[in-house]
Amino acid sequence: MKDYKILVSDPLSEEGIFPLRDAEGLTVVFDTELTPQQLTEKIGGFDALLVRSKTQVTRELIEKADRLKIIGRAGVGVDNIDLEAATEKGIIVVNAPDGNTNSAAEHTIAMLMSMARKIPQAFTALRNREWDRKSFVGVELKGKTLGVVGLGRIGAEVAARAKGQRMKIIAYDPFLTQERADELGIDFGTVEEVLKASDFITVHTPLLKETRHLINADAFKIMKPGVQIINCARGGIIDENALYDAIKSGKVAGAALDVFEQEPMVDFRLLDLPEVVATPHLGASTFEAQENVAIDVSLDVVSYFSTGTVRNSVNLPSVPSEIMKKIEPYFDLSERLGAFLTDLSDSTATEVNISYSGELADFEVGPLTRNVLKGLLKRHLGNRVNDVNAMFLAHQKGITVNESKSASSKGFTNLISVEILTNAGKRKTAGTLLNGQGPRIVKVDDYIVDVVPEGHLLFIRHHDRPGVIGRVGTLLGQEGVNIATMQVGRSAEGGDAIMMLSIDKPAEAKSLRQLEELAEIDKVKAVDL
Ligand SMILES: NC(=O)C1=CN([C@@H]2O[C@H](COP(=O)(O)OP(=O)(O)OC[C@H]3O[C@@H](n4cnc5c(N)ncnc54)[C@H](O)[C@@H]3O)[C@@H](O)[C@H]2O)C=CC1
Ligand SMILES: O=C(O)C(=O)COP(=O)(O)O
Repeated sequence: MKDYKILVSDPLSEEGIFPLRDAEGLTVVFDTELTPQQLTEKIGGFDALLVRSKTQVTRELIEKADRLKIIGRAGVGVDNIDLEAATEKGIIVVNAPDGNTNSAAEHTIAMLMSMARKIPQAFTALRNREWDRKSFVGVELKGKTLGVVGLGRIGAEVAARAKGQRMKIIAYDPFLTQERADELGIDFGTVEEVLKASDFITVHTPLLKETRHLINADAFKIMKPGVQIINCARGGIIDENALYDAIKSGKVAGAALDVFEQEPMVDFRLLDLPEVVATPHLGASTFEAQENVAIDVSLDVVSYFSTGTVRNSVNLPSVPSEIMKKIEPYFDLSERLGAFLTDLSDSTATEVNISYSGELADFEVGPLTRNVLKGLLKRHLGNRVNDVNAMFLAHQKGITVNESKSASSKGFTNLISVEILTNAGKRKTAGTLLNGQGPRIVKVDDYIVDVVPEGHLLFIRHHDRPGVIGRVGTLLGQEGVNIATMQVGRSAEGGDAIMMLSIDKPAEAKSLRQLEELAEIDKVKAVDL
C-alpha cells in the first residue's frame, strides 16, 4: 500500500483504530479540536477523514479536499456529511451501521424509563437537599402501547426490549411487512395509526427531507393526551417548537431527548420544562460501541486503500464479495469498451445502452456499468472520474444510462455490448473475456472483429476496393509506423468496409490526415487504450 494520510477530526476510540495503525503506509493524525476554518485549511493534505457527528463535512470543506478519497463516519447517521458533494468529487463515504445499535437501543430504554419515573428530576431535587416524594409520581410501562416510528436496526432492538417491559408495540416503517411484524410479535400501522394508538412514542428514522419535522404540531394534535415522546435518533425529526407548545398545553406529559435540532445545543427552553429529560447525544457513547464503530470504519479505510473495496458504502451500492470476485476480471474490459467508443465517436454520448449476456446475465453488474461510464467519461473529464461519481457525472452531463441482461451471448460465454447514441449517430461495440487469453473487442458497429483492446489502434472506414489495404500500409510505413495486427471486415464485396489496425506507436495527426485524403477512405480514428 502506498503512503496515505488519515485525519481523525472527532474523538474516536484509540483502541478501535488498530487496523489503521497496523497497516503499513498509513499515517493517522488525531486533531479533534479544529475549528471549521482550520479543518478547511488542513484537509487538502489528507487522503481519508474519519468523523463522528460533530464535524460538519460541508460542500465547502469537500471542495478543498483535493486528496481526499474516503470519508469514514464512525457511527450511523451521515446527515453531517454533504453526500452529494462527496459523490460529485468521487469521494466514497462509509459508515459503521451495526456497531452502536445496541448502545443506542439501551440508551433509548434508559431514557424511556427515566422519563416515565422522572428519575433525573427526582435526583436533581435530592441533590438540592429536597426530600420531595409527591412531585415525582410516575407511570408504569406495563400494558402501555409504545409506538415505534422507524423499525430499522435500533427501532427493532428497542421494540424487543420494550416487550420485556410487557409493553404492546405498534410500529410504522415503510419497509415493515406483516411477516416481519408477526416475527417480532408486534402490530403495525400507518404513521397516523401509530401516533393515535400510543402512550409512548419513540422515533428511530434517519434525518431526511421526508422525516424532518415528521413529529410536528399536526402530529401532536392526533396523539393521546398525556403521551410521552422519545427522540434518540436525530434532532429535527421532532419539531422542537411544536414540542414545546404541546408540553406547555398539557398535551404531552413527557419528553426524553438525546438529540437536538442544533448541536451543541443553543436553545435551552425545552430543558426548563419539568417534563423534559435530556442527554447530550450520548446514544452511542459506550466503550463497546465506540470500539466497534472505530474498528468498522478503520477496516473499510484499510480495505479501500489496499483493494478498492468497502463493506459499508453510503454513496456506492455495495456488492457481495463473492459476486465482486466473479465480476472483477471484467472491470478492465468494460472500462476499455467505454474509452474505445468515445475515441471512435465524433460527438459525446447522450444515451448509453449496455447489455450483459452469457454468464454475466446472472450477476449484479452495476460495478461494470460504472466502469463503462468511467471509460466513456475519462476522455473528456480526466482522472477525476471514478466508481463513486461515474453515474452522477453521466447524469450531470445529460447522458441516459440503460442496463440490460440477456441470456443469449451469440456463442461467447460472456459478452458486454455497449451502444452509444450521439448527435452524430449511433456507435456500437462488444467485448468478451476469452478464457485464458484476456479481453477482446469482438464487434465494432455491425462488423465482427477480434482485437486486443490495448495500445495504439487505428479504426478506418473505407470502401472495399483492390489496393486500399496496401496503400494504408505504405503510407504508414513511410511515416515510420509499424503495423502489428490488422483486421478487415466488409458489408459486401465492393461495399462499405472497416480496418482495425494495431500499431506500435501513435500515428501523428499528419499521417491520419493523409490517410483520410485517400479516395477510398471515409474516416480514420486513432484509439489509445
Ligand atoms: N443518539 C445516538 O447517539 C444515535 C443515533 N442514531 C440514529 O438512529 C437512527 C436509526 O438508526 P438505525 O436504526 O441504525 O438505522 P436503520 O437504517 O437501520 O433504520 C432506520 C429505519 O427508518 C426507516 N424509515 C425511513 N424513513 C422513514 C419514515 N419516513 N417513517 C418511518 N420510518 C422510516 C427505514 O426504513 C429504516 O428501517 C438514525 O437517525 C441514526 O443516525 C444511531 C446511533 C446512535
Ligand atoms: O451513529 C449515530 O448516528 C450517532 O448519532 C452517534 O453519534 P456520535 O458518533 O456519538 O457523535
